Amino acid sequence: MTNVTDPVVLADDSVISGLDYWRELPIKQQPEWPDADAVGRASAQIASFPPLVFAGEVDILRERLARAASGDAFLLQGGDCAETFAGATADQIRNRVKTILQMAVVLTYGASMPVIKMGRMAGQFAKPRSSDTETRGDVTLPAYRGDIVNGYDFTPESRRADPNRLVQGYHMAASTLNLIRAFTQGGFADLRQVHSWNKGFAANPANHQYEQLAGQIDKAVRFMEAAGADFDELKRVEFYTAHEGLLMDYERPMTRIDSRTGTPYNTSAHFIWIGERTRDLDGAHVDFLSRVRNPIGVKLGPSTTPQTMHELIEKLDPDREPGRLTFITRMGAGKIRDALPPLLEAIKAADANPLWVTDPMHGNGITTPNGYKTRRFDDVVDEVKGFFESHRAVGTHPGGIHVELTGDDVTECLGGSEMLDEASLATRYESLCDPRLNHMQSLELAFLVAEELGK
Ligand SMILES: O=C[C@H](O)[C@H](O)COP(=O)(O)O
Ligand SMILES: C=C(OP(=O)(O)O)C(=O)O
Repeated sequence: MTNVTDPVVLADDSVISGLDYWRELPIKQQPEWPDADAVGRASAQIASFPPLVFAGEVDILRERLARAASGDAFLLQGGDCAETFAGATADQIRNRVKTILQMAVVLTYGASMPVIKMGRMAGQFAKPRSSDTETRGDVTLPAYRGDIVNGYDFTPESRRADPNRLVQGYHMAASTLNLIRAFTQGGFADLRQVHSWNKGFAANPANHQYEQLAGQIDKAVRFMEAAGADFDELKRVEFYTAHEGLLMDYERPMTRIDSRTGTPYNTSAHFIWIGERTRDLDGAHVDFLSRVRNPIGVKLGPSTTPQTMHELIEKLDPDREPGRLTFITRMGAGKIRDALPPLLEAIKAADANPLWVTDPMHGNGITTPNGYKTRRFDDVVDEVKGFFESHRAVGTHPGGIHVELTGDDVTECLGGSEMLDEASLATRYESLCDPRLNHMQSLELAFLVAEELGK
């Protein structure tokens, strides 16, 4: 593992810390901050704040992910496309946590293996965009890049990148994480509450199916309790946080040297991924994240070649450390059955064992004639099936799923057993970026994945 203490000598013979070498490299998807000094002050302030996660937790997660890579556990990653500051409310956070807990129960029961629970939460505030600008009528403004950069309102003031948002982002992440920790450590996530997580959601077929499963779990738990089992361990569940490591003016100051080991950890989340748009081998993001100890994910789109995959492994996981590297494939339903198998064949012949996760959302975006960005639930399901089929055919482990979801009853993705159609998208479309599965669609997907895992 490259260490922060490894200095880098630049062309002019000056020497910098490896952790800052990214500053010398091409970088994509950063905002145009109008005031560089203000950004420097915001980053310095963030650097002085306490870490959000602890290095020891990150190490435990790496071990858990290593088990998933070997086929002995399954990773569930879910949450908003773009978290918003206004959405960091108790109700919305609780609904998302409940939805992830419910999905995890369905998966654990179906697959009979541990499920690692991870939220795209407490830091998923920055977004890469296809275009730097957005045009409405004859007005063109900077694109919305997430609440940690600028506002969504379509006015010049709102769309101007504001460094104060970096500091606000830290505080929003801290309060979200605080509530997540309270829910998952304070008894709310106790398996004996399996029924209560289903309460408060609109009745629908997936809820009903879940209720039946919860009944069976309840019965088993009561039987074991009567037989004298001690269920104190069930009171607390491990819940990890993740986001795209995109905005360097936030990620860099959140990276600290662990006092135990003297190595750098990005303390803004347990798991950080590099997006499809910023995974250039010689770019800033890959270099920076190659130097931190967190488990790292990389999104792989349909054009990824085995050669690129090998180079990413070499750069990000030179020591082939178990649990270090996760490939999150987002190929699209129509492409996954052609694009994924060659990568899996290549990995079988290599000396690496990354964790393979499917993101069935990002390759399946469409825009409706009435202007909504959406995804068809059937395409999401089809990509998940293609993921499992490909792994079964090659003999590798399908190790997890990565979805954009919310616990709220939004209408953003088409289909599902509620059969949401184009007209209903207007009813409750709340995402500020990409469409998320609603509570029911998320549960439905979990049942489907459990079925695939059970095969
Ligand atoms: O979430 C992913 C990306 O940020 C998103 O798909 C980009 O969307 P855009 O094409 O509207 O910019
Ligand atoms: C931008 C994202 O994905 P991708 O990099 O795969 O497009 C995301 O997951 O928010």
